Amino acid sequence: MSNFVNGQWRPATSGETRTNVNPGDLSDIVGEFAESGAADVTAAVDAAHAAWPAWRELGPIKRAAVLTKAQAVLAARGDEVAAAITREQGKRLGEARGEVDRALAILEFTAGEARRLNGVTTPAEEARTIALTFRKPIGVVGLVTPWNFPLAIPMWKVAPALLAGCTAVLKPSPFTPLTAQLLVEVFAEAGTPDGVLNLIQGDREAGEALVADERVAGISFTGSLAVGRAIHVGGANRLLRTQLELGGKNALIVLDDADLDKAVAAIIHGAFGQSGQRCSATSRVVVDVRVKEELLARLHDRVSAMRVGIGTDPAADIGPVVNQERLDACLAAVEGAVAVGAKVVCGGERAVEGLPEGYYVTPTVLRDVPWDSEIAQEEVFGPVLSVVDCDGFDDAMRISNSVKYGMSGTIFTQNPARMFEALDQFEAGMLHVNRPGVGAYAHLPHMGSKMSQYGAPECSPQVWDFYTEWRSACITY
Ligand SMILES: NC(=O)C1=CN([C@@H]2O[C@H](COP(=O)(O)OP(=O)(O)OC[C@H]3O[C@@H](n4cnc5c(N)ncnc54)[C@H](OP(=O)(O)O)[C@@H]3O)[C@@H](O)[C@H]2O)C=CC1
Ligand SMILES: O=C(O)CCC(=O)C(=O)O
Repeated sequence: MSNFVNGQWRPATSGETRTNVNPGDLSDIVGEFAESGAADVTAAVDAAHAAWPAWRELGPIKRAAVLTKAQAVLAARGDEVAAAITREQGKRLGEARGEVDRALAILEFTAGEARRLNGVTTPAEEARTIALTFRKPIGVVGLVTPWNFPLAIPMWKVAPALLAGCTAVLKPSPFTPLTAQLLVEVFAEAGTPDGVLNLIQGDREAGEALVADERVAGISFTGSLAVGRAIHVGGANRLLRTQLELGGKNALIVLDDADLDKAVAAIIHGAFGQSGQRCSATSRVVVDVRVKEELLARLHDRVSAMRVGIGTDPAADIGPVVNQERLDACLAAVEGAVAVGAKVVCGGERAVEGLPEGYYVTPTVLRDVPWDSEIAQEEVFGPVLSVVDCDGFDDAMRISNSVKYGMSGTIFTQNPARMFEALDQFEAGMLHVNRPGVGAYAHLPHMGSKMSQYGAPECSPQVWDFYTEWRSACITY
């Protein structure tokens, strides 16, 4: 299980490997994967750099043909890829299948954009002159991706990078190397020329080497605020272009006129889907005190009945978290919350009974969480939901916007004026009304506000502002 450089699968130069295990069953060894260092990154950037001129010259419409073929290959291998996602990431098979569908939609949307990579023609100041703008690919890009969406996130970076005419080095999370390998296999099978898409498996050392290589024109990163900041600062001297999609501490507001049945269903989906490990996850419910007890009673009944299980178990409602670090972080967050006065409504423990040895956390609801406590301000990235009280709409918006992050914002109300006021006031990038606070479309910008995002949005036509740069031209004839 290797790196992919210039069209060849090869081990790390050092020969070192890292063992990848199934987080839902630690006795299941997924495989040994290359543990790359700076020399491997240099070789991958060499290949991407050499492949760039021919790929750039091909033009977007011919490049789109590779994406369309990749869509067909991925569709044919969808079950295999979904099984790999569940095995190494832990999410339930249905969720993994949904991720494959999302990746297919990204390929479909991005290939279609080939005929819409437009510039403009503008009036000129002189006679017999045309002024126009057009886009050019920025060059070799480094794509550093996390483990929570091991297929969809790399796909929404690789697909636009390649369509734009960039060549790429993908450095996936060391916790999900198999899915990244399958993604690269799909592109290879689709006829991507050698060197256009390269894969380097590894950790921080490989990521840092990518950032440091002066031939890399841009880094697109999804992950924690701390690492996003380190990448941005690490590249600042050479004015490295970065696109950073970082954390979230997302609020779902429940006003006193909300449909509580729909709100509870949305909260469960947003807080516990993918075991809460998504940047847009609902991690705070901000509930009006007038409906708080009723909402908590319903949440208690529904959440305590959820069945924790391995992702391949069709009866499981929630799978494991991805690794020991996440497990420890969830349990520590609960302990910290209780220490500042929050109460556990349900969950809050490691789940072991009837389960293989793995990283299982019971889905957790905490009530009476102070709005300014650490757990209400910092990302947990796991199935731990904080319920915070509010008194009316203005208080709900104040609390929702009190965090440094701004990924998603959601409101449940039947009052249309409140819906629009909330859309106006949320300091967050992705907004939802009377529906779960997670989920996105390939054609809508995927991004946050404040410290959740830096640089151009992902997905959508706005993504071209990362992978391309503008030229303006004046032609006198
Ligand atoms: N916004 C989001 O969608 C996501 C947010 N997260 C957040 O991040 C936390 C930690 O998860 P983790 O997967 O470790 O994510 P990180 O953001 O910490 O790391 C992501 C990747 O970047 C690498 N890396 C670390 N330092 C650098 C650097 N200076 N330059 C380049 N690459 C670097 C990491 O290597 P190494 O593993 O060796 O550190 C890893 O492969 C989660 O708990 C969650 O809060 C995680 C996933 C997604
Ligand atoms: O929640 C989603 O749909 C995408 C999540 C995401 O981009 C992330 O967690 O990094």
